Amino acid sequence: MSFRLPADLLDRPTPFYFYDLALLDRTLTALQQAARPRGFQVHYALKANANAPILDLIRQHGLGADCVSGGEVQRALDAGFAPDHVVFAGVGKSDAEINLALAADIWCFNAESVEELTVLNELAGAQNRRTRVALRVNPNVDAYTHPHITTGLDANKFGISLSDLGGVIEQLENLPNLELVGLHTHVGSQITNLTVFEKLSQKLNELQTWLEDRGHHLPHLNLGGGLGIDYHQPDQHSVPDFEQYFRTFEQHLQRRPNQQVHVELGRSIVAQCGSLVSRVLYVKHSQQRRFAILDAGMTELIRPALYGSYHAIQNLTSQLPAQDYDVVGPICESSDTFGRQVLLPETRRGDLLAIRSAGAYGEVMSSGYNLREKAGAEYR
Ligand SMILES: Cc1ncc(COP(=O)(O)O)c(C=O)c1O
Ligand SMILES: N[C@@H](CCCC[NH3+])C(=O)O
Repeated sequence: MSFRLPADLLDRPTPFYFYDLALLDRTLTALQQAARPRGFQVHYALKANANAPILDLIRQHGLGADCVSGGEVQRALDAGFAPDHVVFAGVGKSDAEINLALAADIWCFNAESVEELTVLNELAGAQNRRTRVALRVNPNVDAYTHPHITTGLDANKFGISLSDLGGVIEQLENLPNLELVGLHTHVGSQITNLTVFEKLSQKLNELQTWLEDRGHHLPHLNLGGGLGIDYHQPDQHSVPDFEQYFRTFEQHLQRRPNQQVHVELGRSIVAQCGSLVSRVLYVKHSQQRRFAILDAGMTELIRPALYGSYHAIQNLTSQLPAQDYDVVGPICESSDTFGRQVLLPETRRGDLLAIRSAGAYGEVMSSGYNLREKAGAEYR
């Protein structure tokens, strides 16, 4: 692995997140080079990482913002995203969050139930507005990813089931403050099997034909399902294969003339540019194991504890022969483990370790459990 920390950060207090903005810039360039000529518009999912310098660069590359809370809508607006490039998704939007987004006149609400549409209609009316909605349908397409991050199966809480769609569209006729502009789907995150996007396209083709037979022509489609990244080889695959991703939709989705197609990506844009940098507090030997105990824990990066996720780990300061370690944090939980039997150069107290591919769902999911202070961030 080839990640190197700038020399002036070697003595910085740890733990902290390090973000490589040059890599983010290259990733965004590759993304837009693949998306733009094919006429796809990308909304960045702020839930992956909402730090100001990151949002700034993403906005400069011309992406819109995909938000799932009032806080994210506000953050996107504060970061300079134009309201007509902001969408608000989420299965449980509160009245206060809806009111905030209505007042900002964002582009679109991705609505997930009749119950939500009814409230949205009332709140829009109270503000004397008519607002745009896309219906999030649950396409029942398996994303072949971790069960905790699958979103588009019948068993998941998200979206309107296909069998209910006709009824929901009929009910929209009684909701005069809402304008139906599109369909939204999302099937899961960290998708590496591209046949998932092929199947999603086929489902949408059928759905569009079905809707058109009933007189509904939708100017917008929003295709969710997050492209996965290579957690095992972050340096060999630092920029995801966006060409292949968009080519799959290009080949399989039957787009209507002048129809706008959005995708909403988070992880594939920001994951590889971030590393969690931590110092080794102790190397402890038990009967069976050798533990490298870090000053970062599940409070800074919860993915391994929550999903059993793999993150590559690199010792930045030792060149000694390799040994294996269980790399753990200081939190009072046994799941506070970044990796078991990780091969590292001989590791000692004071060494710096980088936990790689942590730019997405790392810092944003951190917590203050055990009354821990929030880790800082550095950008280069
Ligand atoms: C509705 C929705 N949009 C966008 C995303 C971002 O996905 P990803 O980070 O996988 O690109 C997610 C996460 O799964 C999501 O649930
Ligand atoms: N937080 C998850 C992904 C969930 C994406 C949002 N639906 C992860 O770290 O992989």
